[in-house]
Amino acid sequence: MPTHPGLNAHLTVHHPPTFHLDITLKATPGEVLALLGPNGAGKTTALRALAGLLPLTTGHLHLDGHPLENIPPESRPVGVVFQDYLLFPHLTALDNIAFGPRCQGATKQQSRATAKSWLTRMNLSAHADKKPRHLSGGQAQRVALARALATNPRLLLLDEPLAALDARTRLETRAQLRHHLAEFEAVAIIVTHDPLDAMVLADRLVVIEQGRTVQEGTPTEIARHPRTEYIAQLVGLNLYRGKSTGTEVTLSTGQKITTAEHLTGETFVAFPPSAVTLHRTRPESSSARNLWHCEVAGMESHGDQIRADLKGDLPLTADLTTAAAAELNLHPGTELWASLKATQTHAYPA
Ligand SMILES: Nc1ncnc2c1ncn2[C@@H]1O[C@H](COP(=O)(O)OP(=O)(O)OP(=O)(O)O)[C@@H](O)[C@H]1O
Repeated sequence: MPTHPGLNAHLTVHHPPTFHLDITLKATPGEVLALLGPNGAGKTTALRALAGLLPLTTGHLHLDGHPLENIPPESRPVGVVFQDYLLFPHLTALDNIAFGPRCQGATKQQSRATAKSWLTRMNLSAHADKKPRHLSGGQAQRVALARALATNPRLLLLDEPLAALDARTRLETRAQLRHHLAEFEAVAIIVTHDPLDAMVLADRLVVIEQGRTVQEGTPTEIARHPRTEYIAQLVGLNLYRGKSTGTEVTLSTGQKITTAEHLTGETFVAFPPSAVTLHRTRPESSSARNLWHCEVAGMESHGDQIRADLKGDLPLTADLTTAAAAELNLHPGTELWASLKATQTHAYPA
């Protein structure tokens, strides 16, 4: 057992002219971390730095107590599953998986035996002799995962592991990947911009925006207490920041939101779009403590729900059924009143 098991990294990478990545990543063996962030946040840069494909500008990268900075990528105990899998096209599934152990010095026979056992674990035995072009997307993904795992990595990196799959295969492959990650004993890091992949697959999320970590925590913590607009949108919440006195939060625009929690000082207030009730005329007898005048800026349908983007006193999104939207005769430009009960808000210190 190493004295400092797991990952301990401070990664800084400068991409001229203006991009700086500066993040700290720590994870214990068995932990699955998701690096989540919008396009251009620096996720791929972080992954490439961890794999050794990109040098650190400064910082450190320790795995199980050993510095990796000066170790070339092929000699690092790191397995990578690339977004497009990068399987060797001329090799069979079995030989793709056997390649890693063979490079590590195992005999041809040993490497093939290791590959066979991975094919069995991945439920791919029937496809051992197929070349990558004859595999389905989900099968290719599992071969790529097996190829990375067959080298016994101490750090497994997955770059958008489900992005290349269609919706149906994705669901099934996500469940299988979750199962394999649960069995994996070392550190796994998934890079994704899909919040669902991150929430389902990871124990802990590290959210990156513009090269910096903006929030870190379990999926539940992040979903309950988003701290940036990007994260709030990911988890489908309206989010505001302001100053609390008691149960009233005053935003920088002067708007006020009444909450149920009593707080003092800088505060976030979040509420789900489904908590908002829309009215065509100002409700006279509503028990809701919050009432805002607004106008429909845009509409989008989500299954049998309509999500309305509202501008006005307070920019917000509201969900309503298609029937309710028809009854209110909603269309861009419609003027409305939006009400919200204080008990439907969630306030927490900023
Ligand atoms: N080789 C490079 N040279 C210069 N700039 C780069 C290089 N690679 C990436 N960048 C810049 O660094 C920033 C971060 O890019 P990166 O690909 O790491 O983001 P990302 O979070 O993975 O985004 P995406 O989700 O779009 O893949 C971007 O502004 C990008 O333009």
